[in-house]
Amino acid sequence: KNAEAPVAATSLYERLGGLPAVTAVVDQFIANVVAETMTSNSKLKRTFDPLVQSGNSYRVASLRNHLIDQIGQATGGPLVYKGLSMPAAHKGMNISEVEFNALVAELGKAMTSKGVPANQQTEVVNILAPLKSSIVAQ
Ligand code: HEM
Repeated sequence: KNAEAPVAATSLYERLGGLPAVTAVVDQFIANVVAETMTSNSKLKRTFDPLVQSGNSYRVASLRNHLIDQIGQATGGPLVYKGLSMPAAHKGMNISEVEFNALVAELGKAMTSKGVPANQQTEVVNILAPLKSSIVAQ
């Protein structure tokens, strides 16, 4: 191998562990969100109960698959997000900053429980944080 050849930077997607890791995190995240809606003083019940209680498992599966694609794409993987824009996906929900932060906290817990190192968690959150203004108060 040519010592002068530039080494391609390893994407966050690859460092996370690729599709198996992203899938494991998203599945844990969905489970965490559903569990959070069942706690007292839940911050996510208002927005997620309609989805969870609809009995429409297709909607939950669809959200899961969209999230895998979105995170997979945003972290530099080959996945392509084909869902709604963030304003369209959250239109009419009037999501608050408190609710946004509660959801990101559940993602953090999911990443911790799936063994994602803190520095990579920060990278993921830094990618998602700029979406806040297109999700909150839509
Ligand atoms: C960075 C933060 C977020 C990301 C990346 C995200 C991503 C998504 C995606 C990809 C969808 C599916 C879009 C589609 O069906 O085409 C969605 C839908 C949804 N999101 Fe978010 N979201 C975020 C924040 C939030 C927050 C803070 C809440 C509520 C507290 C929320 C609640 C929902 C709900 C209830 C749905 C609708 C599911 C349905 O009815 O089918 N999201 N989101």
